[in-house]
Parts: sequence; structure tokens; C-alpha cells
Amino acid sequence: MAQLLQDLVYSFGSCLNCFPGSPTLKINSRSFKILRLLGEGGFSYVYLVQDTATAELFALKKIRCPFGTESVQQAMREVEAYKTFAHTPSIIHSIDYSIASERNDADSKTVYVLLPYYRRGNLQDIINANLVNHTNFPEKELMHLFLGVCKALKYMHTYRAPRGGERMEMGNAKAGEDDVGGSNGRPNRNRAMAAADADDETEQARPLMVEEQVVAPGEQRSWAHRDIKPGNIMIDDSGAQPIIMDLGSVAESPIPITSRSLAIATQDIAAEHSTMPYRAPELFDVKTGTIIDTKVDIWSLGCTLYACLVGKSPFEMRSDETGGTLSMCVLGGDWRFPDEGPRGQKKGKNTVGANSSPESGVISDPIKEVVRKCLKIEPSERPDIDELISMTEQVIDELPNDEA
Ligand SMILES: Nc1ncnc2c1ncn2[C@@H]1O[C@H](COP(=O)(O)OP(=O)(O)OP(=O)(O)O)[C@@H](O)[C@H]1O
Repeated sequence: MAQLLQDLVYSFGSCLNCFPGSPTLKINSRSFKILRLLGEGGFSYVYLVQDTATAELFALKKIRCPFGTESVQQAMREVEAYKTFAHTPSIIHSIDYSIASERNDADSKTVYVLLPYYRRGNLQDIINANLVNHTNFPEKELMHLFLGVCKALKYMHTYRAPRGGERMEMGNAKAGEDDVGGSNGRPNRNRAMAAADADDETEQARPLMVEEQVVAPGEQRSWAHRDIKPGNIMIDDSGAQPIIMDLGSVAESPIPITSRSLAIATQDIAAEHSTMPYRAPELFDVKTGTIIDTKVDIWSLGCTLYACLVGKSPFEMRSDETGGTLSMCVLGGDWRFPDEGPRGQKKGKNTVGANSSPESGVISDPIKEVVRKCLKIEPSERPDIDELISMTEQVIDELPNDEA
């Protein structure tokens, strides 16, 4: 709690009003009351905030950029990704964003991104609840959710810039203390952006205009999410639609690894942005002459489906069982279902093995097969997103209806 208060004071500076317990922040002239911390990631804090005028709830992601230009660029890439995929309802979009300078350190900036708030939480929350309550996901329902995630990812993997020529560029915005400029995440730049350009171009624009991404209308450009995991899949308010979030890891695909330095850089980026138990083996040890592509997400989908069934990633599970390191388990493809012995041998038909968690229950064979196909060490042996979608649809057709 002390950390949270300290963090709020530090972050919002003069935006913080003086009433204890109800700090407020303004973004682009809209005022928000900060209600509580929703979550914390490696680079950010996410707060539940309320629009003081409309009482609407939002999630506010605060990304600290203490290392100057480079870290601001990274945060802005995330903001840009929210814009790029704003056209699909199953990928999170941003509502507004702003960039604030730290008072005592001009190089230090904080990027705030206003996001829709998903009150039902994410798949990891459901996994945690299942573990606590000794319950399981109903299989058909789970596979419908999984299909939704695959379809959202298909949009990324086969992205085509909308016709009409939306120009995508790294944003620039006016940084201020009390009322920071921003963008609404839609094609039209808002007035704050325009004001930032007109008023304060030299000061505001420079650090952010280092890179432009222009996608011609209709041009296909493939993207990989690179951090698919249960914690990054929110559930919409209906409870039926998964929403892919946390676009800070999104990267272009394919990336041919043409040099040793690119291999090292790619590996370093993965180490920072792709969560280890869900990270594909080719990102642990990036080799020159290989290609890193969207198959990294297929691996993560396999780990995610397994985690929904069993309670944790297959490699976390195996590493806990054997005491081996996570990376050794991943690189060696060392994992198994709880009711299986080594190399997929069954311990007993439809029984839960000695090493399984009691929550894992019985897993249908067609679902296991989907996991197995995603977890092929060789990326080319994994299905692409279209094949995975067909496979999942077939499994859904084959599965009996969940018991009410
Ligand atoms: N829109 C939202 N609605 C509700 N909760 C959210 C929302 N966005 C984020 N959260 C909560 O905040 C947590 C951290 O968010 P997020 O994953 O975006 O941060 P991150 O720093 O990128 O995390 P990571 O280190 O896992 O990559 C999430 O796991 C979730 O619990």
C-alpha cells in the first residue's frame, strides 16, 4: 500500500489533488479519479479509474520510461499497436494516451494509456479461481474461448492495413503536468495532438519521431503478439469473448535472423517482453540463419490451453516436478499431461496421475492433441493460425455439450 501511495504521488505530481483517498488525474482535459491498483507488470502499473464527469470506469496503464528516448519509443510502440488493431473487437484498443515529463528529470517520462476496463478479469484469474475452488473449465466452453483467442490472433498474424489509407506513425503528444495531451487511438488526431504539434513541436516531438511505420492501404503485414499467456487474455463483460491485451511485446513477423547481433538483440527483447513459461524455444536461443515468426504465438497458445486445463504452463509444471530449469524443460520439449508418463505413455485410461494437480481432472484426447500440435519444438511443424482454428472448430464439434 505504501508503495502504491508513493507511486501515485510520484506519478501524478501536481495532478494529485489534496483529498486523501481520491487522487485525480487529467488526461486531455478529462478528469479521472484513481480508485485502485488493478495489476502490475514488469514495466507498468494499471489502475482502475473513474471519469469524474460520467462515472464511467476505465483501466489506466502507467508506463514508466526512466531511460529517456529509447524507453519512450518502446512505450509509444505499444500505443501504436493499440491503434493498429483498433478495428477488431477482440484486441484491446486504447481510448486516449498522454505523455508526462517527470518534474525533476526532463529525460524521464511517463506514458499513460487509457483502456477499456474489463471487470471480469483475465484467464489467469479464472485459472486461479479454479485452483482454489477445485473446479475445472467446462471443456467446450474453454475451447470456444480458445477459438476466440485464435481468431483474434489471426487478425494480427494476417494483418492488412485498412483501405482508405490510414497513416500509421509513432505518435507525438504534448507533455504536461496537469493536463497532458493525447490521442484517442483513432485515425483522426485530436486537438491535443494538433496543439502539441503547433505549440511545442521542438520540445515535444523530437524524442518520439524517430521511427515511422507507414503501411500502404491494403498492404499485408504480419505481426506476432509474442506474449500470449492467460494473464494477457481478458474476458469481456458478456463472459464469452476473449480480448487479447498487453501489446507491448508485439513485433513484426517474419524476422529473418541475418546476423549474430540481430540474434542477440531478438533474444534480449524476448527475454524482456515474452513471459518465460510461455516463451517459444526459438526465442530462448535465437540462432543466426533462422526465422522468427508467428509460430512463437502458436507455442504460447499451446502453453495457454494447457495452463487452463492443468493450472500452470506445461514447462512450469515439469520444472516443478523434476527440479530442472524452465529453459532446460522448454528447450528439451520436456512436458507431459498429468495422466501421462514419459513420452506420452498413459498411466491409466483417463486417470489423473500421481504428479497431477487434483484440479486437473480428466482431459479429452482431442484437446490434448491440440496442445501437442502447438508444442512442437520445430516451428514449421506447428500449425499456422488458420490450421489451428480449423482444428479447434473440429474439436468443438466433437466434444459433448458441457454439463449445466
Ligand atoms: N483493461 C484492463 N482491465 C482490467 N484489468 C486490467 C486491464 N489492463 C490490465 N489489467 C490488469 O493489470 C495487469 C497488468 O497489465 P499489463 O499486462 O498490461 O501490464 P504489463 O506491464 O505489460 O505486464 P507484463 O509484465 O505481464 O507484460 C493485468 O494482468 C490485469 O490484471
